[in-house]
Amino acid sequence: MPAPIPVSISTAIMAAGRRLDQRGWVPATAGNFSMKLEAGRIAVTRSGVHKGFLQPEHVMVVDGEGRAEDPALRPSAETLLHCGIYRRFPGAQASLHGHSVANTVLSRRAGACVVLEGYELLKAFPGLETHEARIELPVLDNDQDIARMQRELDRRWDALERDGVAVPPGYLIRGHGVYVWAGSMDGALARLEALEFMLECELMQGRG
Ligand SMILES: CSCCC(=O)C(=O)COP(=O)(O)O
Ligand SMILES: [Zn+2]
Repeated sequence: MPAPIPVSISTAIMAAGRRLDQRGWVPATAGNFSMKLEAGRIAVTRSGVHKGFLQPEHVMVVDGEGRAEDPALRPSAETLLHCGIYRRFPGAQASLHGHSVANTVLSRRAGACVVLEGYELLKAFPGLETHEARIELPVLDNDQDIARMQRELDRRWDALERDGVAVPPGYLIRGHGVYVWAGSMDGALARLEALEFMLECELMQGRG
């Protein structure tokens, strides 16, 4: 009998859903969230539910390959992207995906990345201690084949690492949304808010 999801984890995921919903970042049934559990297990939101009204039963468990512990439950359609984050970044404990207007519009306009520079809020990202910094947020083409999209993302991350560039803890999917992650749910929320703030600034300035 697998261990139940700790209440602290489902509570954090439900609270994240309410917070993103208040911001208008999870319209309809958009968005998905996850947190790492013990032994490679992952708590993730179920597919097709409104993320602003999550209940404990809307959070389920998958393994590192995205396989549901309870085969009667359908995990997020984008579960493999959460698995890809935890596989690559051992320090990641929480991962958030939202569909804001800013991330959707800017990712549609962008090339291979969105550049953010000169913002005080860049300091919300690891290793950046001054506004005189720059991040290049990868933009991936959207793909309904999530495994293929994750493979492309791994190629992009590999290339950054080969070039000695620190991989930013987030990326955009064109016309779709954003993923961010951190070592805690609070950390992931802070990064998402900082990122969305900067993307909104770019949008208002007519850039991107
Ligand atoms: C109506 S949103 C389309 C699917 C999506 O992009 C998303 O974020 C939500 O999918 P899920 O399966 O996690 O509910
Ligand atoms: Zn999505």
